[in-house]
Amino acid sequence: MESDPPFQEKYKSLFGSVMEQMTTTEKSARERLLGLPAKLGLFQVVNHGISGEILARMKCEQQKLFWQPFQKKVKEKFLDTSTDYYHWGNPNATSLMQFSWSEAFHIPLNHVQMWKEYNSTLSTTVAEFAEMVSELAQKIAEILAENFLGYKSNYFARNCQPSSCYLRMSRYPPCPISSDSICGLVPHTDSDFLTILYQDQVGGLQMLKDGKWVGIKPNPQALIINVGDLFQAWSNGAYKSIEHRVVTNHEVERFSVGYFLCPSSDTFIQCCGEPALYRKFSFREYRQQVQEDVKSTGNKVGLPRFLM
Ligand SMILES: O=C(O)CCC(=O)C(=O)O
Ligand SMILES: [Fe+2]
Repeated sequence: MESDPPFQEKYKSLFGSVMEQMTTTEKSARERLLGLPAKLGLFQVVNHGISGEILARMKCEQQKLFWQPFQKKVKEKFLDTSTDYYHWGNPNATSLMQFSWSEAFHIPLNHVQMWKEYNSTLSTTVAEFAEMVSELAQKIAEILAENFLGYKSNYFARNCQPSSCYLRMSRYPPCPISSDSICGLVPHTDSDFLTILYQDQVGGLQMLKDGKWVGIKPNPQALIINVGDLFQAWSNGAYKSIEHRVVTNHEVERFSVGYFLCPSSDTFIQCCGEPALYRKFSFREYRQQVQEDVKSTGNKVGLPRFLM
């Protein structure tokens, strides 16, 4: 299909490159964290208040967007002229283990007010969806925080304005290669406080539980809540940012949309509790470190870099 990125070419160029190993520092940090008593890090919610109608409209807009010619997706700005961007595969991949058979639009939500005025069904639908999901994300963050602290906290309302959050719309085209050798989305944790994800009925999302990959069964009524790295640090490891991935599908394309609850760049993330597992860091510093690692090695290291 001419809307598909050149996955096959990229796949061939990466095929045969050396398989990389996890570094020893990463390994030992992971082992240390595995011993922690953790609260649930990935779960589904129903009765969330986001109507089936808006979810269906989002999917429809997503299909229209992704089914456009590849070159148009690369070149054109669909929502505004500066910040949203399209990407596919993984531009920094040097081996197949780092390559994702998917494409995505990354949409920062700092212009939602402006989109409401635009005369396109894409911008108005995205704006409407973003507003509803922002509210839900705040509520869930508050509940998780209160559950952990034992009292209410306004930390999330203060630091995570909708304008510092973003959406990611993803499409996973059918993949002719065996799912043993390629992922739809490579294993990762999310670099935010929490993610709200809506997946279609195709399936393929998996989480790592006790060392095994477990599928998250699609449920049209449910949204998936995924605790991110920042919540893990803030809760001093009580909530766990779960590693997850998407496996490929031979026949059918898959769509998902995620809302990423993020603080402003200057927000400091400090462990609540003693002894602190991680040193205090700003979200800017965290993001920069993640980007630097991904750029130089193709892999995200994430929280282990900030261990005390
Ligand atoms: O598409 C999915 O189900 C997962 C997407 C995801 O994990 C992400 O965008 O970070
Ligand atoms: Fe994710």
